[in-house]
Amino acid sequence: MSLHVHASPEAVLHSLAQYFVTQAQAAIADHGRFSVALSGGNSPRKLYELLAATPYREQVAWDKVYFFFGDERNVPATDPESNYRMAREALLNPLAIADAQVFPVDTALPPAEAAEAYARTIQNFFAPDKAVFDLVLLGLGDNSHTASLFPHTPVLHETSVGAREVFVEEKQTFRITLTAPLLNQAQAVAFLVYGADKAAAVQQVIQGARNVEEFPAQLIAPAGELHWFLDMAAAAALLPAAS
Ligand SMILES: O=C1O[C@H](COP(=O)(O)O)[C@@H](O)[C@H](O)[C@H]1O
Repeated sequence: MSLHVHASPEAVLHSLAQYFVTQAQAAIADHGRFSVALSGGNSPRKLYELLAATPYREQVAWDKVYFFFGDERNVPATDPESNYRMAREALLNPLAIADAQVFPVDTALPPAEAAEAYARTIQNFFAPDKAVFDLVLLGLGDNSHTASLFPHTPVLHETSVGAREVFVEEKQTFRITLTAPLLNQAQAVAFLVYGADKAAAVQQVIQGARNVEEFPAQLIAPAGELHWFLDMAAAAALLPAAS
C-alpha cells in the first residue's frame, strides 16, 4: 500500500490526476485501452473537473478510455444524487466522451435487476472471467463505507465477482455496488479522501483491527496496487508507522 499525503485538498487532487494520467498512458501503451471504475459522491467532482482541464486533458487519449461506475444511487440519471450525472457534468461532457465508452448502471430497472444487468455488462466488456479494471477510484464515507459497501449490509459477505443491490438503512434507499471481489481484481485501486471529517475513518480502515462489518473499506485489498491519496486533515489521526 502507498500513502500519498499532501498539504491541501488541491495538492491531493493534482497528485491523483497525475497518477490517473500515468496509469492511463501505461494501460493504453500496453493493451490499447484504459478501463476505469469511477467513484461517486462529492469528493471526486473536483478531480474530474481537473482531468477535463489543461494540462491533464491533453495528456490522455480519451477515445481509448472506458468508464464504469463503482456504485450508483437508485435514482434516475437526471437526479442530483446520481453518480453518473455528476461524472457526466464534470468529466464526460467536457471531454466529449462518446456514449459507447460509458457504461452507466441502468437505474430504470429494479435494483436487483440493475445489479445483475451491470455485472453482465462488465463481463461482456472484458474477456470471460477476466473483469480486471485498469483503475478503480474509490472514496470513503465518514462511516468507513466505500463504493456502496455500507457497514452491516449483506453485500459485505458477497463472494461473487459482480454487482449487487444494497439497501442502505440510514438513507432508506437502495444502491447498486460492485462487489469487493470484483473491485479487488483491479490492476490498481486509488482512494481519494480529504477533510477532517474523514480522519477517524481513514485511521480505522488503514490501521484499525480488522472489522469489515464496521469498516467496510477494509475489504479493499486489490491484486494490484493500492494507493491512498489524502490531505493532511484526513491523514491527521494516522499513527506513525512502527519502525
Ligand atoms: O455515497 C458515496 O460515498 C462515497 C464517499 O463519498 P464522499 O461524498 O464522502 O466523497 C463514494 O465513494 C461513493 O461512490 C458514493 O456513492
